[in-house]
Amino acid sequence: MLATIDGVLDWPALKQLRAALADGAFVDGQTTAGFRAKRVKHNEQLSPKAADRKSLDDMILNALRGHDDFQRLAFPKAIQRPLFSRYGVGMNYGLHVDDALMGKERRIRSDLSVTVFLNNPDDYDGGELEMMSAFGPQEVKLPAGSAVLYPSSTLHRVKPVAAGERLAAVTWVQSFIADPARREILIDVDRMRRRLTSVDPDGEETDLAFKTYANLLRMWSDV
Ligand SMILES: O=C(O)CCC(=O)C(=O)O
Ligand SMILES: [Fe+2]
Repeated sequence: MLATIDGVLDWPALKQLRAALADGAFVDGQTTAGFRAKRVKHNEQLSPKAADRKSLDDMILNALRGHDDFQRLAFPKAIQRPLFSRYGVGMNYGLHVDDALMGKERRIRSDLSVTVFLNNPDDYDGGELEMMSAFGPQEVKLPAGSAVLYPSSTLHRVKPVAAGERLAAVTWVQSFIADPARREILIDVDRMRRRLTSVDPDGEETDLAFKTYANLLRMWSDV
C-alpha cells in the first residue's frame, strides 16, 4: 500500500532544513548504497559528519513519530536515521530494491520506505519517485513537507532531474505489524471505528469496532 501524508514538516522546519542543506557538505550517494543499488545510484547525500547532523536527523524522526497519520499507517517499531538526498540536473536513482536489513549498531528490518519531500514540485523538472506496484508503475512528486510511505519490498526509482534540484529526506521503518496484509486490515478497521465514533458515538457496534481493532492489534503486534 502506498500512502501520502501531508504536513509532516511545517514551514519553519522546512526553512531550517533547507538552510542547513544549502550550507552543508555533501558526499557521493554511492557511500550508502547496497551492493546492487550502487550501479544505479547517482545522487548526493548530506555528509554524516555535518556539524548539526544529529539535530537535523531528529527533526525528521520527531516529525514522523509525532504525526497521527504516520502512526496510524505505519505502526512504527523503529525508524532508521534519515538520509538527506540532493539530485542536481541529470542525477537519478535507477530501479532498485532497498536493503532488507539496515543499521550498524541497531539493526532494523525495512518494512516501509519513506520519502519526505523538502522542496516543491515547481522547483525541479523530472525527479519523480516511481514505484513498480502490483498494479503497474505509480509516480509520486509531492509538495514540500509531505511524505510518501510505500512497501520496501517494491522495485522503485527516482527519475532523472531535468532542471533545478530535488531535495528529500529518506528513511525506513520497521513496523510492529510485519505482515502488510494485516497492516491493511488494521488500517481499514481503524477507519471504520473512527467513522462509527462520529455517526454513532454511543452505539454498540462502535464498541465492537473498537474491540475488534484492539483484539487484532493484540493478536498481531510484535512490540
Ligand atoms: O529519494 C527518494 O524519493 C527515494 C530514494 C531511494 O529510493 C533510496 O534512497 O533508496
Ligand atoms: Fe530506494
